[in-house]
Amino acid sequence: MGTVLLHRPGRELARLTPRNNDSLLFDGIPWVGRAQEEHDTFAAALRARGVEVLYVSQLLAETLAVPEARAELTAGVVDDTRLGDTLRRRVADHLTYLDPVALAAVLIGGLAHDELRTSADRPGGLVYTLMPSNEFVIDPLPNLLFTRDSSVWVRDRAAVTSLAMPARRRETTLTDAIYRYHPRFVGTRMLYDPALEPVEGGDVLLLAEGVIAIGVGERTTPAGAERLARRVFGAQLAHTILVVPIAQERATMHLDTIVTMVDADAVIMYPKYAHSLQAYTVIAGADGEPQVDGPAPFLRAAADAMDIGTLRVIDTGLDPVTAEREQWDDGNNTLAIAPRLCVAYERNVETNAQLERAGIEVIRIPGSELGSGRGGPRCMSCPMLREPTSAG
Ligand SMILES: NC(=[NH2+])NCCC[C@H](N)C(=O)O
Repeated sequence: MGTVLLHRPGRELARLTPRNNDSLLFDGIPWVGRAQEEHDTFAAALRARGVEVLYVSQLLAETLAVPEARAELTAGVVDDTRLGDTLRRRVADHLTYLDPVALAAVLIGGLAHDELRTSADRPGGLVYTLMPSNEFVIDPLPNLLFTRDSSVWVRDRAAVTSLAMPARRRETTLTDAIYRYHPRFVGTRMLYDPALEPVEGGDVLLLAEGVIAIGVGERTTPAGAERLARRVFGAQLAHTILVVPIAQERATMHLDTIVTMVDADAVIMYPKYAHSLQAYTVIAGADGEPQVDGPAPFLRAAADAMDIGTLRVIDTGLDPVTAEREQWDDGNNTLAIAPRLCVAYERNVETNAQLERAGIEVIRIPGSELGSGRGGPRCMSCPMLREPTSAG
């Protein structure tokens, strides 16, 4: 793995309260300082293995130095019907005075009611006056931590996804701007965009060269999977796409919460679903139309598409109760950085032991605070395949 995009959590996590954590998709109130330490350990583990780590905040600040990007992203947040004209003008004016680093911090961390100064000659109007002081003029993005979901790279193409949950939608305006305006990524060919049907990166697994699995459930819709299949086939990036229906539940919000690759022919997988999961095999028909076949058992369909005899399955946990606990705590959400080498949360003791028994090396990281957002090492990373733009 060459380069990975991470987001070190910051002020946006400090916005979480028992009142808003559900709608902001967190199951608890993380201790921010400890979450940052855990995240730093994660980044250090990747660097120690030769992975280049890029941070969203830094790329975003550099992107905001480009005037068009700044104008577009600022317009994106003020163009919110909740604000009304007076408050919109006031917010736009407030943002004008921020340098790129401070503006990036607001776009990610949000702007609370009390952080906006108003006065007789800088009025907030009716909307600001009636807004409870614990509300946000600009919503924070605590789930930006899970960089996997807002973009996916397939070879040298970046797919900026279309996020299903209102609390996350604005994440993609940031990733999209980074890819289109940051000097390192200018010229990147784009595969998907946020105006299209819902697709989230946690549902997209690259099983092998030319073979992609797409989970459809709480987040990615069948229409999203079909659209991505069209785009992928159109760009000749894969020959087979496996569309995998998953339960529409919080515990299985993305396909990567129940199965991830740990070797060229092995997955770690939640046993409760391992043998019941089905897949529809989609290939490009002669007329370019996606052609659908199946369903067939996922493991069979995957092995066939990958052209291997069997896809080996390593089970989560030991017994059903441990497996259920460790699946919930992202035991399956490992990040493979090389064949038979993955990063996993240390707390999933039994699942990690299973991986090691199967010959997979496990780099353990702490994640008790990070995990309160329901995401593990895979969700917290977006591998970027593109080399720095060279002339031409
Ligand atoms: N690829 C993943 N499994 N991402 C996990 C995302 C967790 C996030 N709190 C959400 O609910 O959207």
